[in-house]
Formats: sequence, structure tokens, C-alpha cells
Amino acid sequence: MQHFAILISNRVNKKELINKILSQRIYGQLAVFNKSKGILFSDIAIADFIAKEHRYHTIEITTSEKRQLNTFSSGERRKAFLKYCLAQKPDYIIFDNPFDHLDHQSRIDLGNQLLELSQTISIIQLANREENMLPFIKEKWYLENNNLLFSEIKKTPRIKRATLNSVIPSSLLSFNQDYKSIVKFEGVSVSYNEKVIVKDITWDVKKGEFWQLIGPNGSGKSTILSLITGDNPKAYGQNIYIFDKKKGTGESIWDIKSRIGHFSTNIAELFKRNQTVGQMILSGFFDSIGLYKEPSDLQQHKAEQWLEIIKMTHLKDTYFNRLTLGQQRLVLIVRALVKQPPLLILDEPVEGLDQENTNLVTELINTLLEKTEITILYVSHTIEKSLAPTNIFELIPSINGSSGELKS
Ligand SMILES: Nc1ncnc2c1ncn2[C@@H]1O[C@H](COP(=O)(O)OP(=O)(O)OP(=O)(O)O)[C@@H](O)[C@H]1O
Repeated sequence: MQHFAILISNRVNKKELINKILSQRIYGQLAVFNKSKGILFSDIAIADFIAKEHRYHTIEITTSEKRQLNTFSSGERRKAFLKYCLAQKPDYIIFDNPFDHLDHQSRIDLGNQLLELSQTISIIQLANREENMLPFIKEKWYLENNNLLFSEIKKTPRIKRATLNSVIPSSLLSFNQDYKSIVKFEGVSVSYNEKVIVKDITWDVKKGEFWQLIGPNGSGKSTILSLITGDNPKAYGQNIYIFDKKKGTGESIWDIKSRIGHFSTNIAELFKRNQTVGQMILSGFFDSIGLYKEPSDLQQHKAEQWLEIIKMTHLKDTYFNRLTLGQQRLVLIVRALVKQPPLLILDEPVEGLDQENTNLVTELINTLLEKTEITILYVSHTIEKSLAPTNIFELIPSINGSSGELKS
């Protein structure tokens, strides 16, 4: 069995690379797969299944619970999708960042499962971070750009330290910053189909705090976030206060959204229209995914300043859909930031990013915390060394639903 692990920078058009491999048109070291049947395990493949299920109202991937894939947590989706991939009996599987979205134990389990699998199926692993490369794969390559020239990894490729291109632009909008609490939950519970997901959650987030929300796959992190962002009707009738206002007491969902910047990897899935990078960033001022209103000159200027910060000025007029996945994520993070909201929610912001862009994002977060009064909720199974959340809220699953605890 031949296996390859490829460390890949966000500059590489991964979609094209994957298409070339799967359509048996790849050259170089991977040409050995040109006569074999392969399958892709990745966020993109999962998103395609979700889109198909949505379009045709079907269930494409059957699990013991007969429901559509988008109702599963990101970790659960990955586990269900891997079963589906194996059932296709391919000669090889391309694992694109297989450990993304998985909690600590699931990462260990998947590592063991892949080791066992490597006895019978060839594995091509694409990894954005060197520490995620599968240790049992001996052939390790590095791909820096689209020329498809793989170089052997002899020593760790040098990653540039992130330095922001310029200072954080001043905010265009002024928000009333005198909130007693940014988010307050008192005894909040959520169930789906009689299954309790989170139980009796009490949580108080104050202005300027930097919280990390943790918990294993399926423990209810995204559910909690959806209660805050207004995307979950189960918030009503509960003691949830956002910017000191109780949910369901007359505020419009748009009023809340205007004060929240939200990044989640699912947002790109919702974006269908062909719009440019510049338009995508500007849409952050209007809380829409994609631009449907005429931006002011000042807003355009701010968007340009932000593009400069992420070193993407040259891509302003490029279609968003043409960007690499890593570049798309960076643009969506900036879309969440552009209006400099009092509350910024970052749901797994560095998943799929290479080390260089991860450094850029952590540098951005630290600068925002230092220079502004922003409150940040950061969801991730791991925390970057360069980030220092002031508080951690942990969801601890049990059969009665997850409870929430402050972790010191
Ligand atoms: N619409 C729904 N119908 C039924 N169950 C749902 C629905 N939405 C979420 N769930 C279930 O609620 C649980 C919590 O999901 P959630 O996405 O909040 O978890 P999470 O902590 O964010 O997980 P992950 O780390 O994997 O992203 C999961 O078991 C999920 O399957």
C-alpha cells in the first residue's frame, strides 16, 4: 500500500488538485493513482452532500437516526461521512484535513482507525498544518503553490511570522458599549426530539472578555451559539439576555445581528452567488452573506483597509468562489470583523488554515483585544499557543444533556 501525506499551503488551489487526482489526470509522484478509484473525505465533499439533501429533500447518508446531515454536529457529520466513504470500497481515500472539527478523543480514535485502514486502502492525506500529518505515513511532501511541484519535507518548511500589514482601522459604527452583560444565560435548556442537548446552562459574558467555549463533539457548542445569534427559535421563552435585552421582548433578529460579527465554517456553504472578495467583506456591514445593498464610500474604504491587513488587496475584484478554501475562510473572518461589533463569535476560525494564515488570524484577534473593547467568543477543540482566553466555558455531556462549567 502506498500512502502520501502532503503539507499544503493555503495558496494552493486544493479543489483543482483534488479534481486532478480523482479524474486520474495527476502527474508527478501521485500519478501512481491514475488507474485507481478514489474518494474524497473533506469539508467540501460533506458540504456537497448537505446541498444535495437540501435540494432534493433526501437523506443521502443513512445513520441510525434518519435525519439530514446538516442537523448533525460537525464532528458527527465527519464520523458518518467516513463510514459512507468506506462503504464505497475505494482503492484510495483523499483525506483533506481529516482531524478538523474533531475533539481530542475522536482525533486519537481517527488516527488509530486510519492506521488500521492503511493496511487495506491507500491514503493521500492533505494537511494544512505539519503537526497534523499522520505519523505512520513515510512519504511526506510539501506543496507551496499551484505548480504542483511537490518537494520532499526534510525539515519543517519555514513559516513567515505574522505581522499585520497596517494598523486596525477605526470603527465606522458606534455601539452603546454600556452593557451590564454581553450574553447572559440563566438555566437555559434545549432539546431536539425529546433528547436533551444542553441542560440548565448559566453563563455570564461581560464586556471585553475573551471566552473559549469547549466541549466534545455533539455537546452543544453550536446550539449555544445559535441561541445567541438568533438563528434558533428554541431561544424564545428562555432566560437569555443578549446586550441586556431578554430574548423575545421585542428586539428584531436584525437588531441583534447588527451588533454581532459571526464567523463559522458553515457560512461559506450558505453563499451561492458569484460575488467578489470586496463585496463579500462589505456584506459584513449589512449582516448578509453577499452584498445586496449599495455600500457607502466610507464602507468601501474600510473594506480596502481590511484587505490590506490580510494581504489580499490584489484579490479585491476576484470572485469569492475562485479563492482557495483557506483564503475564503480569511475573507469570512474579516467579513465578521469589518463593522467592529461589540461581540465577535468565531466558531473554529483556524480550521483549514495553514500555519501562516493561522498566525495572521491569531495576531488579528490579539490586536483587537488589545486595541478595542470587543468581546470574543471563540469555539475550538484546541487553542493556539499564541492566544490566551481570559475565561473558558466547558460543556460536559451526560445522558441528561450537557451541563456547563467555568474552567479555570
Ligand atoms: N435540528 C436538529 N435535530 C436533531 N438533533 C440536532 C439538531 N441540531 C443539532 N442536533 C444535535 O444536537 C447535538 C449538539 O449539536 P451541536 O452542533 O450543538 O454540537 P457541537 O458541540 O457544536 O459539536 P461539534 O464539536 O461536533 O461541532 C448533536 O448531537 C446534534 O446531532
